[in-house]
Amino acid sequence: MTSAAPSPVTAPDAAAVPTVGLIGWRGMVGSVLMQRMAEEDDFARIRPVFFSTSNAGGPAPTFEGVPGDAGPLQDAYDLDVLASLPVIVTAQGGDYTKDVYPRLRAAGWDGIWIDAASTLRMEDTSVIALDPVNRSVIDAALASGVKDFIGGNCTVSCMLMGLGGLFKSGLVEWGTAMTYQAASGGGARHMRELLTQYADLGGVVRDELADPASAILEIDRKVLELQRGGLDATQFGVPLGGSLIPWIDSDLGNGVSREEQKAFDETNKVLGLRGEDRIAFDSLCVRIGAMRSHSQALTLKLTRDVPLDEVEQIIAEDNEWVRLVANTKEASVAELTPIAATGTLQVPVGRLRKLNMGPEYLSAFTVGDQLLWGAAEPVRRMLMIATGNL
Ligand SMILES: NC(=O)C1=CN([C@@H]2O[C@H](COP(=O)(O)OP(=O)(O)OC[C@H]3O[C@@H](n4cnc5c(N)ncnc54)[C@H](OP(=O)(O)O)[C@@H]3O)[C@@H](O)[C@H]2O)C=CC1
Ligand SMILES: N[C@@H](CC(=O)OP(=O)(O)O)C(=O)O
Repeated sequence: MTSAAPSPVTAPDAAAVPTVGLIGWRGMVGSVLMQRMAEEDDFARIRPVFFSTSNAGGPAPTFEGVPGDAGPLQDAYDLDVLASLPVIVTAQGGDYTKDVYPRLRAAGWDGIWIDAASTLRMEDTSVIALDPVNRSVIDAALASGVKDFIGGNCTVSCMLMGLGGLFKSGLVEWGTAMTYQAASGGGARHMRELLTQYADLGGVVRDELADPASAILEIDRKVLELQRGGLDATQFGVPLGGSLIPWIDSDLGNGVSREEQKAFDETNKVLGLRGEDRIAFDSLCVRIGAMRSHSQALTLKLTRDVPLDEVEQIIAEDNEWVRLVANTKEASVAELTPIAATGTLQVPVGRLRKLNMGPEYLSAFTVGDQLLWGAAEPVRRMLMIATGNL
């Protein structure tokens, strides 16, 4: 404990609402989480205790609805303070989870741990929380004493928010997702790097662009020269601006990226499917130059020939955030893009049509804000469920 002020954990009215430790609140995912909690008035339903790995003793943040007596910042490595809390929410990152979580459990802490990081996702003792899709799995887990609830991989969560209806209806025999993932999946510095690359690329041909008579091949040559030699690509490792990166996360050594492995593992875990019951689902994950919404093109083999209007109805009725987009050029280019989806909780699903391969083969395209449904929102909602508020 680093502060001299009374601990908010032990404040007199702490029993009135559940006390919740918030770690990672100023990071990119954490900031979106705080924003959503303020918007939903969640701070009136819990008593927040803010932690820091770098500024313990500093002032607590003042988000809308946070009580004035919330501070000072607690030390995120102080196991005694952490262990006094019934619920901990962290968006601090996998390294923090790997360090603190096992020591906290080893010390006997049996509170609820809600985490945005992937570290504990595939543990037998955890549930991947995406309640519009798997509320029954979450409720059964809570009833049986499960204590670890982990937000899913952003691509998987956004895909299931869009197409979960078909999966839950048992209509998907197998599926593939070709993804178009935004820079934000790497973190804030990756977003900055992408924009810097775009700025540098524009800058190197500024004069030529200003002259409508300049030769496009000369513009192209100068851009390529910069892409191949002069762009800062410290974060992504290779240039992304004006290009793409056909590999996300680590190399598992068998031709599969870790991001692609998550598509199979996590999709089935969210749906509560195990062993033989698991759906064959695979993907090819690609980073593109979008800012914070992930898109994906899916091919689904249905278990039977379901008429397209029925398919649309099943998708549309699955949850209140999914939004069907008509399979027309006009609607698709306006409503089915990262620009349209970013900053909203809506998950547009479009390009729905039967493929030439046969009436059981369906194509779909979906987009989701990977910081909202892809990261912060499932965690926020899990906190509300765990504290009896949802
Ligand atoms: N980025 C993504 O798209 C997704 C990320 N996740 C997971 O969420 C976790 C957190 O990711 P992300 O939010 O991107 O991580 P960030 O790097 O943005 O934030 C993590 C921590 O870094 C510290 N920090 C240091 N400098 C700064 C700064 N200048 N501004 C803000 N924070 C700073 C903060 O800790 P402190 O205040 O203690 O110093 C903060 O909580 C990761 O485990 C990631 O896997 C999950 C889904 C998607
Ligand atoms: N891997 C994702 C972002 C992410 O953080 O995923 P996960 O939470 O599964 O580690 C991306 O790069 O787009």
